[in-house]
Parts: sequence; structure tokens; C-alpha cells
Amino acid sequence: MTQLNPAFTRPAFTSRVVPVIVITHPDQAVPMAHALLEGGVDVMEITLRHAAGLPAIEQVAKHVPQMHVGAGTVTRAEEMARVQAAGASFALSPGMTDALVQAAMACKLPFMPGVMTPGEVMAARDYGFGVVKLFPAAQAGGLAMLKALGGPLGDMRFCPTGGVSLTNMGEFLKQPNVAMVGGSWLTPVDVVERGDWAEITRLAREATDAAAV
Ligand SMILES: O=C(O)C(=O)C[C@H](O)[C@H](O)COP(=O)(O)O
Repeated sequence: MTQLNPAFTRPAFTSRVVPVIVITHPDQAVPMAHALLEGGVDVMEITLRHAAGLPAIEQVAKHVPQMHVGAGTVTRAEEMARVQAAGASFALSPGMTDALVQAAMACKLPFMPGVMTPGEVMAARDYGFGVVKLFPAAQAGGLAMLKALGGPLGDMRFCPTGGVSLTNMGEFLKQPNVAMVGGSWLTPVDVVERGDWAEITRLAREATDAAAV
């Protein structure tokens, strides 16, 4: 099978930290995108957890072309075409189903499925994925799990997400099989709700600097 997610084998974005974002009003999307860029983060995972997610993706895709906007929490096949139509340049999911993978292939949308077991990593590789999201990373075994997977499945790369923070992100990024990390700590809901974009830039810069070490 051909490589399905080339964008995640050689990501188009430069940031090795992927903010996982819950947006509650589409108007938050564009200022947040600018604030993250200002802090050196050129990728966003805008989740579909809130109804504002889809219009938020649309806003960023339309108004902030230098931002790589992805759709997160894509758990149903029919959402794949919808997020692509909204302008998402890739999709992520906490898991992997045949239906989701088929939908991503049909749309030719780069997709990062979620995995938690060696069997799921192998199934993802069979489909042609080279980079997968380890979710929930902490509960899956964190660093120890990544090291263990690196033995038999050393050709696969991971984006651990779930329980990753400023404190432990450096340890994750040092692992040779970790391509990038994801997390919600860069965009706390209360900070977004009050529109404190300077604080989002500060958090993004702090993460960018920690990733560079
Ligand atoms: O919504 C999704 O699609 C997910 O995969 C879940 C998120 O990635 C995690 O909830 C982030 O975890 P924290 O950084 O620990 O908050």
C-alpha cells in the first residue's frame, strides 16, 4: 500500500509541539492562530469536541494560510470530508478504525490515527502510515512504552498525546521514535475564553524553546 500520510513522515510544519485545542467560539480561532505563530508554533489541532471546531478550522484556513490547521477528534468516517471541506490540511483521531482510514484515503487527506497497542501500530503500518498518535500516551505507558515499541517496531514514529506537558515534553522528544508531541497545555480553556493572546504566545514560546533543547 502506498504511503498514506506523507505529511507526517516529513511534516510540512516545523513545530514539534502540536497544541490540542478546544475552541468554544469561532472568533477565537484567528487571534489564537496568530498568537501561536508569534510563539513559534505553526500547527494547530482544532478538535471537533465543540460545535465551534469546524467553523474555527474554516476561519484559520481562510485567514491564516501560514498556519497548518488540522482537525482533531475525528472519530466518524463522515467527518473526514467535512473537515477537508472546512480547509483542514490533515486530520487526527484518538483511535483508528477501518472506516476512518478508508474515508481519509477517499479524500486523500493526510491522517494521523491514534494507537495504543503493538497490534494497532502494526495495523497502522499495514495501511501505510509512518507516524501515529500514541493516545492516551501516559496511560499507554508513556516513555517506557515508546522505548519498548522502538525495538520490534523501530521504523514507526509517534506523536505521544495525553499527559504530555511542558515538564515532560523534552524527555519524549529525546526519544528517537518520537516525531512530535501533542497536548492541551498550550491553550488552556480559561486563557482562551478571556482572549489573553499574549499568554498563548508566551506558552507557545516556552514550548518552542523547550523543544529546541
Ligand atoms: O480530542 C482528541 O482527539 C484527543 O486525542 C484527546 C487529546 O489529544 C487529549 O485530551 C490531550 O491530552 P492532554 O494534553 O493531557 O489534555
